[in-house]
Amino acid sequence: NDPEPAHLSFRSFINALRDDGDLADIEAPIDPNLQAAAITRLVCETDDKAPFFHNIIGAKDGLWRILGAPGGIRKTPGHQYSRLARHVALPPTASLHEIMDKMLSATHIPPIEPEILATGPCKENSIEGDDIDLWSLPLPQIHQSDGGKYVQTFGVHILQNLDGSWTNWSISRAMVSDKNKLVSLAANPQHIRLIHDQWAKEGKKEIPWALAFGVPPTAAMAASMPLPEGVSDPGYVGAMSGEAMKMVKCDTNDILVPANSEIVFEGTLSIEETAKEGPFGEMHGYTFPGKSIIGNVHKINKITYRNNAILPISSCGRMTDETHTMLGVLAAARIRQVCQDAGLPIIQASCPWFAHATWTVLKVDTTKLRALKTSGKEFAKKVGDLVFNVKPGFAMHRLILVGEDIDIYNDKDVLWAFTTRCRPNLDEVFFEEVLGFRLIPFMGHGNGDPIKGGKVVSDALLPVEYTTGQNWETCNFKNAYPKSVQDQVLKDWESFGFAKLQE
Ligand SMILES: Cc1cc2c3c(c1C)C(C)(C)C[C@@H](O)N3c1c(nc(O)[nH]c1=O)N2C[C@H](O)[C@H](O)[C@H](O)COP(=O)(O)O
Ligand SMILES: [K+]
Repeated sequence: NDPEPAHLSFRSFINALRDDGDLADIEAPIDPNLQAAAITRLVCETDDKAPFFHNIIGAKDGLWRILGAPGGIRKTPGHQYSRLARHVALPPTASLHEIMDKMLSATHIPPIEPEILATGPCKENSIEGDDIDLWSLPLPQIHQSDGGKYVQTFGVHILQNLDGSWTNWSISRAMVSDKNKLVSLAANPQHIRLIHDQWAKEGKKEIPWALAFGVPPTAAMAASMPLPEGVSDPGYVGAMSGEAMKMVKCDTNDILVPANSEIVFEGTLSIEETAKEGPFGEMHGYTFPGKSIIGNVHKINKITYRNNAILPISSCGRMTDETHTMLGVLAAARIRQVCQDAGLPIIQASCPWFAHATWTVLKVDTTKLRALKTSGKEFAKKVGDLVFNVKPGFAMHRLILVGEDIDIYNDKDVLWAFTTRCRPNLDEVFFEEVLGFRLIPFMGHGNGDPIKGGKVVSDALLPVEYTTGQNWETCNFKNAYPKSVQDQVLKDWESFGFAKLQE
């Protein structure tokens, strides 16, 4: 057991899940080829406990056990987001808004730089150079039609810009392409691509790189979040958790990795060497068999790992997995921040699972909105011009604007507002010149330009909300009856034979 708390140690995090009754310890022998990911996939589709596979067939010398669905949600009322909450030292009852607030909490405070230790648990074992043979490891096959073994679905890529002034952490998929090589997807505008191109412009051939699996959960959350360019993740996470991240230096390069990482791949990201990458069952719920693209090659020079190391995996696809609860939610969090930094009256942002991280819902402070003396068309255009031209908005293709009476973390509320307050076309502003997200099937496999346009701001604020404020009474139990009548109904409810009401 680690001395650090759950948000700063992957093993403590797993123990916290077990204490929450949110972990399934599986001792039965499990095949890393499809079986582990299939169990994880069904966990994601039924909001069940995180599966911890202690007995992976083919595991040897401590490589490896597998934890699935690290960022999944639960069906336990009031505890739906406890797995995410444990990532950021919040109580298991935390709301999505509180989790997003916590992830944004270091936006305008100085970083706390990491503490560099001489060694750490991630150095307990190692494999070097020619002894590295990824094919001999129990590599997970996540989906049957994936183009390869995606060993990397929840590790953190670590790279620095040329002068080392910026350390970037990010999660992006990578599959094994050779005994000591991975090939990854990191397209524009992701920071891996930006840093890669910076080094390429200087004529460099390769970039020092590390991929750390089973990092402190707060680090995994930051890696999944589109922080501003130049903001180093280690310092940001330090500021967020109020203490310096404990790091160690890689043995074969100067990259720093979390000292208690489960597994570390040390090596280089090639500037020129590419390989076929994909297909991969992705966040929108589709695999297009046989369709591969070109990815960047990472060469592994050394692997270091803890005793009985644990490989985290994300079996992504249809809702709900880490590509919705972390990728989507944290992009929405940053979109809220970007709007607020630009002085727009946006008070909350959400990324509803059913939209598979292609929608962001923005709750507007309509009192401030009315002071702007603006129109729906004008405001929607202003929001879209901002959000669709910054990195956090890259993956989002629809923004929905709603007023204060909507709980944007409640799907029924969002759909009620969208379907009844936004007149198709007239209340929508379309954006065809902005960067589009190829991975969404209507883009990459659709009718138009796969990487440009296809975005919209849907204004689900009625005109009256721009001028004098809501002028309707919501026709539901809570708003269409006097309190005295509601109280009487609730008092009699169960005695009349109706089921106990959920809070
Ligand atoms: C949490 C999480 C995030 C991502 C991914 C996954 C998970 C679990 C995979 C399961 C591996 C699926 C894959 O689609 N994936 C992924 C990805 N971004 C990419 O460019 N490429 C990817 O293959 N992100 C999103 C990025 O992590 C965020 O956009 C982050 O903001 C990037 O960091 P930065 O460039 O903003 O610094
Ligand atoms: K990041």
